[in-house]
Amino acid sequence: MENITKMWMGPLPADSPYVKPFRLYYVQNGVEKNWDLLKVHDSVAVILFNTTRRVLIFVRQFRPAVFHSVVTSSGSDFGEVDLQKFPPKIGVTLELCAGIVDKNKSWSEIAREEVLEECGYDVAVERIEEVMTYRSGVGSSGALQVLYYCEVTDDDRATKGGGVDDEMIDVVEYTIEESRELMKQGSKINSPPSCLLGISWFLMNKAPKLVCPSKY
Ligand SMILES: O=c1ccn([C@@H]2O[C@H](COP(=O)(O)OP(=O)(O)O[C@H]3O[C@H](CO)[C@@H](O)[C@H](O)[C@H]3O)[C@@H](O)[C@H]2O)c(=O)[nH]1
Repeated sequence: MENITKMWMGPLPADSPYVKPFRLYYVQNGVEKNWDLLKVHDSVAVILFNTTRRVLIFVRQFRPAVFHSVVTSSGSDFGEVDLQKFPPKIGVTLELCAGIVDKNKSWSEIAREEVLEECGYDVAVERIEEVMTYRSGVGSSGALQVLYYCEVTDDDRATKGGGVDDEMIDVVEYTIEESRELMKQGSKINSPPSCLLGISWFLMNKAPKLVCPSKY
């Protein structure tokens, strides 16, 4: 899926549409301080549960930042990265369906579009319920993320998903038990906290009613 054949680094162009680095200065308790920041887009993420087959829907994709982190954490010089020694699959993540808020549309509409583009399910925006809003980062960006929950059926499947343009995204399904396994103590997984939060929220708030509906 990742099919990476070459990789190199370059300076960040000042007009990057995704990341704007800067230094913020402030005075706290009479002391001047500063903090190096990244302005990045806010985002949405969607916990998707297919009720026909009782599986959670995730996406897998190659994440350059994760690949870079794995290589440099091993002490290797990224400038000379050897793709034989570091196969690109080490940069593949498991995530919730998600997307950046870079359009002048409601956040739930952006979530609806991501569900269709990435996962192939065509659902009305009213079926996407808001779960919570939090900061996706607090050290370098402080960006907001809104988490949603949506139940889909096989009948809602309009396409195979996989993303738009040249995005390469795999749609994968986990049963409730397989999802619970991901959360076990000691788990080491290439997933952002939003994905793990989404699974926890689902297991806590939705799974009990699905596993034993008569109790509720
Ligand atoms: O430097 C960049 C950054 C992004 N893109 C493209 O921009 C789009 C952005 O993708 P989108 O699906 O909108 O967002 P994600 O990159 O999937 O990231 C979201 O999903 C993650 C969770 O899985 C969250 O951690 C992030 O905060 C959230 O923005 C994609 O086409 C990327 O290929 C680039 O081409 N170059």
